[in-house]
Amino acid sequence: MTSARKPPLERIPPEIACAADYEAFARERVEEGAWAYLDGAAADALTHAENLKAFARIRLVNRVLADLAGGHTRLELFGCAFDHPVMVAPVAFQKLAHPDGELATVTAAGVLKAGMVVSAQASMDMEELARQAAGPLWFQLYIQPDRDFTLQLVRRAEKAGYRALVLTVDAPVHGARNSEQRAGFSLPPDVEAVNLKAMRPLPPYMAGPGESAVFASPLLAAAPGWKDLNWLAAHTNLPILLKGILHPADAARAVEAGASGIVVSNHGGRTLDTLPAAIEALPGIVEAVAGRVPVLMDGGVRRGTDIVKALALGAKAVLVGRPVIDGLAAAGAPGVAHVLHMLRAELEVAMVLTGCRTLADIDASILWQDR
Ligand SMILES: Cc1cc2nc3c(=O)[nH]c(=O)nc-3n(C[C@H](O)[C@H](O)[C@H](O)COP(=O)(O)O)c2cc1C
Ligand SMILES: CC(C)CC(=O)C(=O)O
Repeated sequence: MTSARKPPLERIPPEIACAADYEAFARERVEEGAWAYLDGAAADALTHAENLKAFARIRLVNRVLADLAGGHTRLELFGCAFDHPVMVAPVAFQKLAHPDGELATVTAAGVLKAGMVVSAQASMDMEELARQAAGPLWFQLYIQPDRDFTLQLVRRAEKAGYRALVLTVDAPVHGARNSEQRAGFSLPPDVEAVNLKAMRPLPPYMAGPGESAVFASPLLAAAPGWKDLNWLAAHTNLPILLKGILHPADAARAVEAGASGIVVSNHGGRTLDTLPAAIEALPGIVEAVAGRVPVLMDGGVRRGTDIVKALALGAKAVLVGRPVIDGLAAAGAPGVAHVLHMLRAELEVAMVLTGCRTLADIDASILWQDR
């Protein structure tokens, strides 16, 4: 692995004109193995690429001379007021990107009035992050093999003032992270999932030749099922969003089992490669949910136009993963703030040019393909 990377930017150069421009600046500031983790996707990264391409395939149609006086991008979700529908997706181990880690991201999200989901695998203390937050935070949870420990995490999130739980359900096992393997990535000693430190580790498991590597592993034996959603819902008053839903039948079942919201997501293409683009799965989920709970989405959101497309297809808000991490790696908190600012500004431009005064005005009529 190589080190001696460039230091974070001290000022944002004019060449950075959109969120995706941060990627090149981030790449040269992150150690090679960490970059393979932060930017990587499963196997051949086909789903990750598809997340971006699917947005590009959708066409908008502009509307002219609309009355846009008093326009805004405000919304409310689960009792949280947001100025705009661009949220920070849960991303683990942010100290790999920048020494200020999640604290920088929380600070920037607060300044930009963006919602943020803190990963269960954050590299900084979840209570400290909550103390520094200037806006509502949600906590992302995996149901851990140790259910008592999972409940302790929920209690900590409640006590610290997190306003919702985002239960990630699409990663009971690790995807094929080939790029991490090739780069020889492992976590450096100063980066760890600090909030999970007290968890009882599973016994080590190494499949012998001819033995099942996955089905026989203790991780899979302890993987959560639908009954665990009922169990979790019975143990907390926080709204629970299920993240990682792509199949309409799963969305319908999630609502019936007590989910308060759905995040349509393929985990940024990091779990099962060749899953469809999240934006392509969105309409089927929206139809299955039929307005019973809010539907959010993530995966491939890089432009304000992507955001209006997602909202036009029924999402209430979008979450953004890699661009935020690129901003963090390139320039710390100001980089994250800049990414969020550009996305919001582009969203507003796209709304004006499609004749939408508020988020409620954004519907399928602004999509060329559906006309
Ligand atoms: C480096 C990295 C770490 C991630 N860690 C988590 C995590 O801890 N929990 C989770 O639910 N999703 C995690 N995700 C997935 C994101 O929440 C999100 O679904 C995805 O990044 C969205 O796609 P995008 O990167 O194209 O915006 C991670 C994504 C990345 C890139
Ligand atoms: C530690 C990982 C499971 C976090 C994650 O969700 C990811 O890297 O995509």
